[in-house]
Amino acid sequence: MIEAIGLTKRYGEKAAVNDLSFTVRAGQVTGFLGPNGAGKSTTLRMLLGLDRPTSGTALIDGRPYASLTRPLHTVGALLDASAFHPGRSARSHLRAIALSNGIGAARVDTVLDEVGLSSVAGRRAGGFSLGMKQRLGIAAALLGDPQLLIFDEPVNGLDPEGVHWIRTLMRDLAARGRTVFVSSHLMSEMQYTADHLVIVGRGRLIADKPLSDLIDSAAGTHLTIRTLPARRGELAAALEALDARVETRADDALAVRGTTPQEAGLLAHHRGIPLTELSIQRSTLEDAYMALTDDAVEYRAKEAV
Ligand SMILES: Nc1ncnc2c1ncn2[C@@H]1O[C@H](COP(=O)(O)OP(=O)(O)OP(=O)(O)O)[C@@H](O)[C@H]1O
Repeated sequence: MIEAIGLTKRYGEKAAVNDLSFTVRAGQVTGFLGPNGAGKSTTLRMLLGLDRPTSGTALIDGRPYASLTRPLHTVGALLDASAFHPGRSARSHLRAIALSNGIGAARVDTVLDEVGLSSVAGRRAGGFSLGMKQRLGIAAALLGDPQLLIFDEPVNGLDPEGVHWIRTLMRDLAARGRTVFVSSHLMSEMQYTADHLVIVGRGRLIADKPLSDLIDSAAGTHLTIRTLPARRGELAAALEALDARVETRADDALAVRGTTPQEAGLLAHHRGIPLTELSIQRSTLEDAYMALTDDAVEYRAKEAV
């Protein structure tokens, strides 16, 4: 389990992270989302003991990172994919980390294989493509076979094959009961990977909920209901009597908010009103995210007038 409790980080007057509290649970992928500058990297750095909170607490398995006895066996992290000596080979880079953490050389070959770098393990890592560097960073995170994994923007700059690979890896890790916490500024990316989302804006918590709840609660989600023209007014009035909000669209369908398909379907059935369509129009995740983070975007290109 990963926990932030009232986590705050100030740089002078500016609060990069402001009283942030959330919990990341095992067996699922939790996306950590927010616009650029929202405080995601700063939060991850505090969780990993690389930055000291101004106030509040960051816990890994109930303890501050600094007090973990075998950190690499507890939590693996990918923060900066180019954090290695460019002259070293992938294998010697991983062996150095393994050695200083009491991990055997055989494990290095296992993780190289797991991330698909076995065939280039002897090559200078400085000459690696961005995708290969990301894989090497992930191999380092997996070395200690940790229960918790933290990835900061792991798909940035990757080609579609690399993106697909990382998504699959994260889903597999979660399916094996691991805790996976992954940051991104792209909602569209998280919709394929995350089960749960922690969303931040300007250093503050905006939402902490399952992905499906987030879509369902988005303002754009509504029912489209069609009936015979002669019964439309009666159906609209009956739905309104249930406190649903009903609009008649230009194509004569009813756009209905504030009720469920079950409720609307049963109501029509009890009144003997035939329905020719009853469907849910879900807002996209992108819509939900944009609506939530609208006020929280710090640096935005001026809209064209
Ligand atoms: N060392 C620092 N000194 C001063 N300000 C900083 C420092 N590190 C981060 N900040 C500021 O804190 C805020 C949060 O930055 P952070 O990098 O955590 O955001 P982020 O959500 O990870 O953004 P991105 O998606 O762009 O990586 C930003 O406004 C940033 O300029």
